[in-house]
Amino acid sequence: MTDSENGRRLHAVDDALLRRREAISDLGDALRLLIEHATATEAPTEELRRAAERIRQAAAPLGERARGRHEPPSADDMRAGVRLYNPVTGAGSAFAPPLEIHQEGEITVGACTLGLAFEGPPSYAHGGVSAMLLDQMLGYAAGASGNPGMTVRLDTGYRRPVPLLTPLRLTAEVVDVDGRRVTVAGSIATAAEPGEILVAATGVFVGLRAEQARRLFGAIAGRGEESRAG
Ligand SMILES: CCCCCCCC(=O)SCCNC(=O)CCNC(=O)[C@H](O)C(C)(C)COP(=O)(O)OP(=O)(O)OC[C@H]1O[C@@H](n2cnc3c(N)ncnc32)[C@H](O)[C@@H]1OP(=O)(O)O
Repeated sequence: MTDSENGRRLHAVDDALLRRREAISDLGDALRLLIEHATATEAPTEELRRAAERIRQAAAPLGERARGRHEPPSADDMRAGVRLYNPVTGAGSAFAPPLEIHQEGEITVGACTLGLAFEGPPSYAHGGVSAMLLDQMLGYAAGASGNPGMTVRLDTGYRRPVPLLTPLRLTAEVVDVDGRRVTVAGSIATAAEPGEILVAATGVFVGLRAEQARRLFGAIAGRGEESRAG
């Protein structure tokens, strides 16, 4: 194959991957809309039954070619951190708010708005949802500092309830690196009042030894290589 043929082939693969990622995000948007409407709806009972039937019909073809637990999504790129179905940040996840995260110098900054599907106390977020957002934020900050690891501890202090349907601002910052152990602190506030901390968390993340990474993720890493090569 000539260089230009090879270049065209790689380009076509990239285009196909980009189109697939766009389609996954589009499906994610539709599913999140569905969940939000299904949570908020006061439509007549018969409409709920009709909707359930139509949703089962729409789901069936998606289940015909499904991956297993150890098979990464073909559109993901683990090494580049592209995880389309991450339950917190994934554009393709029906469940994710999704939380948008970026780095501002040493500080990790996140933004999202939680819909009614995330309700715990009436009109406020479920405490487990706040912990989930913070776990992701703190883990991202650990990785961004060059010290990726798994959560071994997450201490969460709930100072004020987190309002639903309100833009939120989250922050996280590494406070200590001690060998394989990284300590990260973070918080949730509203975007309108970023100084008023609603939930504060401190997490400890532990970097995996090579042998641990192989034991926990070896099967998945192998399959990722195969699917990229193929
Ligand atoms: C961008 C991506 C963001 C992702 C964010 C989301 C991250 C996650 O949610 S990860 C999923 C949840 N976490 C898990 O499932 C992890 C489960 N835990 C484990 O598998 C193991 O604990 C593992 C493999 C991480 C570490 O095991 P192991 O190497 O045996 O740990 P161990 O030797 O006991 O401890 C290592 C160090 O951490 C410390 N440590 C361990 N547990 C804790 C704890 N609960 N609190 C404080 N320190 C701890 C130890 O004291 C030790 O420190 P030192 O080296 O100074 O003595």
